[in-house]
Amino acid sequence: MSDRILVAGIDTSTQSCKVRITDAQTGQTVRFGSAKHPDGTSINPDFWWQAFQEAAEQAGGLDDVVSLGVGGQQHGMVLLDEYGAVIRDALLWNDTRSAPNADALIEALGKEPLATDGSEDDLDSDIMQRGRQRWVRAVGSSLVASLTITKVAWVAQHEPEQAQRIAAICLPHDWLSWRIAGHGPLSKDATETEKQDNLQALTTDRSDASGTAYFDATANEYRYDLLALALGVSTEQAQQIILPRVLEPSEAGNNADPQIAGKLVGGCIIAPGGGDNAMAAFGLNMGVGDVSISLGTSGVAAAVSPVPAYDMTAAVTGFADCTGHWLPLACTINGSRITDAGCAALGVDYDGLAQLAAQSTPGAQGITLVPYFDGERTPNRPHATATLSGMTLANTKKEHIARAFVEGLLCSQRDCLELVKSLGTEVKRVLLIGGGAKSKSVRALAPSILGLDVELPVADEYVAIGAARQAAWVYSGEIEPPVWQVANETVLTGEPTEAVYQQYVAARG
Ligand SMILES: Nc1ncnc2c1ncn2[C@@H]1O[C@H](COP(=O)(O)OP(=O)(O)O)[C@@H](O)[C@H]1O
Ligand SMILES: O=C(CO)[C@@H](O)[C@H](O)COP(=O)(O)O
Repeated sequence: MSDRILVAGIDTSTQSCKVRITDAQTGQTVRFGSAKHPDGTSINPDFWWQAFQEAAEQAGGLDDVVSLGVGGQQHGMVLLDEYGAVIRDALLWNDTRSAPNADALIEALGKEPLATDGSEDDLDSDIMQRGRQRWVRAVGSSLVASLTITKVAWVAQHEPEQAQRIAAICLPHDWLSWRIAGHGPLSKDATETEKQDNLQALTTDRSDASGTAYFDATANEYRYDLLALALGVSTEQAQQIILPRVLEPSEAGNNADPQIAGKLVGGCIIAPGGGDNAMAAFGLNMGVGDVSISLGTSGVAAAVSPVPAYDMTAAVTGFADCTGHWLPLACTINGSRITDAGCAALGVDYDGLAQLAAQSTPGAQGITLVPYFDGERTPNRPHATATLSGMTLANTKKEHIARAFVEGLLCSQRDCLELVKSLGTEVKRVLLIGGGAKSKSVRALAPSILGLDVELPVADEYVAIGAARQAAWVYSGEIEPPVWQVANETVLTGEPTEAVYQQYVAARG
């Protein structure tokens, strides 16, 4: 029997659940499992539970892990009733139905009179712009449909009878951690104390809480007044709703239910977990000057910042990271699925798409894809669809269309990178991660379109690694997290092709 200490990192992401059993000392994978989530932007959380169990089983079970952490897709709204039962399907980060609610909440803050003490003299005179700026000051981010508070407002407006049943609100990683701790829906004969204890056991962390827009990560406190605004109730009424306790970066949460994880003496500690982008940054051991570009379902450019980022233009969200710092990021709703759509349209696999794209030239002979297939968040165009423009009889060929798909994906990420840079963020290194980083065509064109050399960490699950590293940290009780090596597969280089990005900028407007 091995005497090494094992921890588990779990990534409950948009498309799947991944379980990485990890050597706590080295960070190396010991066992791994993954299972798919259903498609869609409104999902019953029970599917996440099923996928977690399947992935854990595939990874050989969790009996021998001493600690685990859960990273997850951010912002998804999970509503629980007083018994801890899910009230309705969770609305995910990429569900855009709450765009009008985002605008209404922006307008509500924008309409409030200016402070008379001069503290708001720098705000814009336009009501919407002033509203955005007030949200940025209050919670670090202005509102787009992705953020949880807008989804809560949507339920209050469209499903008031469901809204009245809300006893607790949590996020995907909070909910899964809580289920692993053995909590969940209680029977109808549960006592008041049992019901309260069940919901009070919910925990979260700063990084994920900062994506709700009802948590101020600088003051480290929930803004019940803003939650009340979304629900259309008084602050006192909103305070009746249980929000997960925000754990410190290396604070131990609940213990896992031994039926689910941890059969060794002492059981299995559940670490705080976090939002997937913060967990990936932690898994990559990112520091100031590092920017990750993550190509999952979403496309994200994220940078570590030692100070809060307040983007008064409202384009970059000022989330927290999972170490006590900040993680300003720009995120697109359309990420790697852009290449999936290209493959489907052209009837090829990923390598086939890469081969075709390589036969074309920079700028795809004038064809440009603006890839807002599922609406978009950066820029904020929730009702947009994708457009392919610049097609002539001469250039309408498979290779140029393939190239336009890859260029469209990368140019949308260049937009995100430019926004993060516009905050004055120092960029010393760019790291490419996520499922889309496996794509040969993305690898081939990334440095030219981003205009920078791009480091490619060895293909691995960095959200799960971050969650495992946090679990090892919590278990160790040390002040500093363990140091795990992050190896690069290669550094991608290429001549900048600025004209490709300019062609894209002209097309997206
Ligand atoms: N071999 C591959 N080549 C190119 N792209 C890939 C490959 N494998 C996976 N992908 C891309 O990765 C995406 C999933 O990435 P992932 O980071 O797991 O997403 P999420 O974290 O949002 O669930 C898929 O949509 C697909 O586009
Ligand atoms: O909404 C955001 C970040 O603000 C997304 O990054 C989600 O967190 C989903 O992540 P993936 O499943 O695409 O990794």
